[in-house]
Amino acid sequence: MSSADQPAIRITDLAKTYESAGQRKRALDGVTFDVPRGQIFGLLGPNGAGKSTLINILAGLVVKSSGSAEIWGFDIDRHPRNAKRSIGIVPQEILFDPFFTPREALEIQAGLYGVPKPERITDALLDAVRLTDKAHAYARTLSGGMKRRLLVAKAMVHSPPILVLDEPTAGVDIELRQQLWDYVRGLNRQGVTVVLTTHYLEEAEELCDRIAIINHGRLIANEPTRALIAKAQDKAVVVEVDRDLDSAPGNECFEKIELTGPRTLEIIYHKDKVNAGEVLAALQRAGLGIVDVSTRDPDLEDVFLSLTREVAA
Ligand SMILES: Nc1ncnc2c1ncn2[C@@H]1O[C@H](COP(=O)(O)OP(=O)(O)OP(=O)(O)O)[C@@H](O)[C@H]1O
Repeated sequence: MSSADQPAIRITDLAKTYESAGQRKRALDGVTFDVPRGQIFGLLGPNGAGKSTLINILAGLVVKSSGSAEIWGFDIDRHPRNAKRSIGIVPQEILFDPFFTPREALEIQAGLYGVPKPERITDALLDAVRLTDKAHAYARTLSGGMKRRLLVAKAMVHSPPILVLDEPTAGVDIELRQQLWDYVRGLNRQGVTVVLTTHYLEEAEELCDRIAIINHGRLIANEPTRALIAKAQDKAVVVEVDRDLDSAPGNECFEKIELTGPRTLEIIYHKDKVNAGEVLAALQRAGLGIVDVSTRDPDLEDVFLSLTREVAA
């Protein structure tokens, strides 16, 4: 395999169990996937799914229990320095020394990575994240958005080929979010592989070439974005019926049916297999009178449901 064909990141059977105060928590359970070079790759999952654990293993901040990970062809155990130099990580939390200016923060970070002074790109980075006019301001005087942009710049001081953003837009306003994405897209056009974690399907849908979904420490999807979104074409309908029910009636046109109240049924159906009329007709054939109907758009949870159903089938 030539290096150009190698994945940017290769994760193989990665597992992590946290142990504290006699409690064991399996945060990652045999996760395997590649992040192809040159892509914007989304790692999605609900809170607690294991995304930060995975990113922190790559960053060298959490020690894995088993399995392996390679960053730009460097195994994180055998070549930790090269692996670390190949990746820039924008953490979830904003943590700075409040007394450093953005310029100083970037210079210090470049020093930590051993970037020689003539090779530093401090001014270009400040310009890229639009902080040139704040270069000499104390970090504590920056707005939340500016701090986040500074974090992105800090992750890029050593010009890594891979940039990882961990929940970059949590608590970020729409304008800043767009600016951040413009910058990330620009980096990607210049050849930087981008990995972002999020629990927003729309965000991943807008930006990512490929999306992997992690749930309860397991990988449940890893597909080009368009293919994954097609799976989100399940529809949900909530139906109020005319009497109390003990259980939900079954029908082959329902992907899933659930009794969510004494008279309320929530039904998931594939819109390319049946339409809402057929779903309601099936309920009427089961002898139920329909009092009210409402629909809701599918969300990430529905994608999870349809994916976990597939895994179980
Ligand atoms: N240091 C730790 N000790 C014990 N359990 C932990 C530790 N860190 C994480 N966990 C647990 O491991 C699981 C995965 O957590 P992780 O932070 O990786 O999830 P996440 O997908 O990043 O979620 P979030 O989006 O909320 O950050 C959770 O159940 C969490 O409570």
